[in-house]
Amino acid sequence: MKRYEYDVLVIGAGPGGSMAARYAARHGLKVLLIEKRPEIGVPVRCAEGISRAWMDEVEIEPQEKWIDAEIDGAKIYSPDEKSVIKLSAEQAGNEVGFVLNREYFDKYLASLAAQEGAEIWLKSPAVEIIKEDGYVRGAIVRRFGEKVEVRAKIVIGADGFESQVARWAGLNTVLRERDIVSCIQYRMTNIDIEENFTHFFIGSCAPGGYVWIFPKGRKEANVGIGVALNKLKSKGEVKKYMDDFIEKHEYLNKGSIIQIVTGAVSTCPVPKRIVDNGIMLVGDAARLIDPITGGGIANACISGKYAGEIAAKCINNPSKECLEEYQNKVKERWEKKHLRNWFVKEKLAELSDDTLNKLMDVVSKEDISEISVRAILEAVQKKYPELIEEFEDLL
Ligand SMILES: Cc1cc2nc3c(=O)[nH]c(=O)nc-3n(C[C@H](O)[C@H](O)[C@H](O)COP(=O)(O)OP(=O)(O)OC[C@H]3O[C@@H](n4cnc5c(N)ncnc54)[C@H](O)[C@@H]3O)c2cc1C
Repeated sequence: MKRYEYDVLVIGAGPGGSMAARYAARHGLKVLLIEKRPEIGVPVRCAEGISRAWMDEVEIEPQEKWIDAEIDGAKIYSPDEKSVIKLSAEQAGNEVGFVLNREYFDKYLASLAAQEGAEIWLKSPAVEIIKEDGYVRGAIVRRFGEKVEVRAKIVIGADGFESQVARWAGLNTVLRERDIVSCIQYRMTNIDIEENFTHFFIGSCAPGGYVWIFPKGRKEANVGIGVALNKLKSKGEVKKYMDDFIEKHEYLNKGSIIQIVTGAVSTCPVPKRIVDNGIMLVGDAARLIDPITGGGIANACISGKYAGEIAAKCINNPSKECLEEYQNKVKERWEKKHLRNWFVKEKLAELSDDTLNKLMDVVSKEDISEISVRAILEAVQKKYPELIEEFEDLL
């Protein structure tokens, strides 16, 4: 078997992997980024919505080529669609910004890694990891059908939601059914939607999740749905929810579907351990998706940066003790927020349409300058204290 040697092997060239490779290579490390698919960014399995707020932190300059639409705010619709909460970008905590073209965005991020000197192999899945003396020391990679051995001082698992690297390395990132949201999305064309807003629909139209419409410009949009797995009788039922929603909305049902995407997101707190001797997990592999929004691109990029930088610090001592600096940074940043959002998500999933309609009616009439869980709960408490008893810990 051919043998290759690197300082860092990054498995998966999504946003998390490309950023990890970029920052590790910037610090002078010899980095290999491998991707199982023949083309980076394809097929797209994402609604492509991101905010602007985090981009400076990871040194990404917005580029026309990968921005399909600029978004001014978000609209959240009650189950009966009588109440709409309209949020400006600021009120949404800068959670809105762009609808991407991820085909180009992911390639752009990989090009940033290449510019720093990272090598990239396509059509090269990792098929197992090499473990010796309690340390991960590389992976067996099938490169164009031929198995090769890639030795590395540090492996970064950036292989997404279905991460096998975590399992191979013995890191427990297993999800409960209720913390998995199963998704289906149609790229639709010839539809009439307000193009500078993203649109979210909650309630029984998408139990434990929501319906989204993210405009792509030119009368096109990503129209998708996520439903909590424990609320589905069969996996196929998520399509029925999507089709029912489209059927009920005239501005959608006249349109045509030009692409179908399926996938899943995690909606869980940050796992206990995402590092071990010689290994770190980033992005979706580390379950860093926000449990309420289902957004994970920003967190993948930021965690990738952290991992690349800490790989450089620990390259001569890749022990779990050294790599724990990465885990601590991740926890400092997201542990509290994801725990709170997970808790709110759990509660919201159990509310009836009737209750949600009442909540939304109150919130849509309040003048809330910044939408936060606390601001919403305080507004509701004034009119329906009994509805928020369970949330009082968060006030
Ligand atoms: C339907 C849907 C809609 C979404 N919408 C949004 C949204 O609007 N906004 C948002 O912020 N987030 C969204 N997300 C989440 C977002 O897509 C992810 O959080 C983000 O892609 C995470 O990046 P990543 O680099 O961790 O993983 P990924 O982007 O999944 O990249 C992992 C890469 O690893 C590769 N890989 C896997 N196994 C191997 C292997 N063994 N060897 C080599 N390569 C391998 C894969 O091919 C892939 O390229 C959505 C997710 C879904 C499913």
